[in-house]
Amino acid sequence: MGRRVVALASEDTEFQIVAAIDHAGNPLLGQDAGAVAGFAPIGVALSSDWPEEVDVVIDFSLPEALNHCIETCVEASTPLVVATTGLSDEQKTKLEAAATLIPIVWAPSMSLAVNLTMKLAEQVADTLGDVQGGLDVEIIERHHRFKADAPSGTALKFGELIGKKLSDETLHIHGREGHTGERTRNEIGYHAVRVGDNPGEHTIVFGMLGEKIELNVAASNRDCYAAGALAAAKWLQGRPKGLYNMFDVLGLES
Ligand SMILES: NC(=O)C1=CN([C@@H]2O[C@H](COP(=O)(O)OP(=O)(O)OC[C@H]3O[C@@H](n4cnc5c(N)ncnc54)[C@H](OP(=O)(O)O)[C@@H]3O)[C@@H](O)[C@H]2O)C=CC1
Ligand SMILES: O=C(O)C1=N[C@H](C(=O)O)C[C@H](O)C1
Repeated sequence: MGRRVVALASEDTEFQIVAAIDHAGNPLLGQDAGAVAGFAPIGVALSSDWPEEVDVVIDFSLPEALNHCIETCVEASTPLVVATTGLSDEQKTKLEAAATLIPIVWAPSMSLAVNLTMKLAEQVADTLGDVQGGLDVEIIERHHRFKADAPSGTALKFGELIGKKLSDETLHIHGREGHTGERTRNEIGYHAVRVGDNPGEHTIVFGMLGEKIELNVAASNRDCYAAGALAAAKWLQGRPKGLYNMFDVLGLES
């Protein structure tokens, strides 16, 4: 994702890339970030050193890299966009605490289409929650074979939003195997598929007795996430401290 963020930001005159950060052990350190991203050099070397002063930081990394990023941004009062998924509860708390000091956009998907589909899913759940015969919700996500976390942060967010509309006692069930018995009415099932270079696809199945609805949202490439993160970075400029999400950035009611 870092490569795509560098690629799109370098084509946007509103951005000046001042740093491209990776960990100290990365073999590409010292190489030009534009060249690493696959095009012309931009005069910024990939580095593990954080710059002194920046207007915004965009984080697509690993949960274990995020703590240092949060601490550095708080120390320098730098607005932060967090796209990394697979965070622990402790890290979510850390992020919330940091947002009392700096403005942060945090979202498991920066994609416009995904965030709009989340709103549609909420609407479906709201409308069908009490449907005659009951509503079964299953979330199937597909991603590339390199993905480190499962299910995706986006799938979990879909489940959280839908669960809130359905009941206070929604159970979140990850996969099924063996003699599972009949499906309970208050569960949401998650299924994580890992195949090839899939840039991300989510299908939300709302099953009833007699009919079903499926919401499907799929990326053709990863630029929807990079573009969303850059939009969030622009939106953060001049914002007061606080924890924001992509619904806020996109003007979709939270
Ligand atoms: N919110 C959204 O819209 C999206 C979120 N994501 C999430 O973003 C994250 C990154 O995804 P992706 O780019 O595919 O993953 P990659 O594994 O390709 O990239 C992660 C990068 O972080 C680097 N890294 C590791 N440790 C550190 C560190 N301590 N400091 C700085 N950088 C470090 C890795 O280096 P090295 O390879 O050398 O370990 C690697 O270059 C994932 O959590 C993914 O789920 C992805 C797409 C969209
Ligand atoms: O790792 C990815 O690729 C993606 N991760 C995010 C997630 O976990 O939801 C967003 C997107 O689906 C791509």
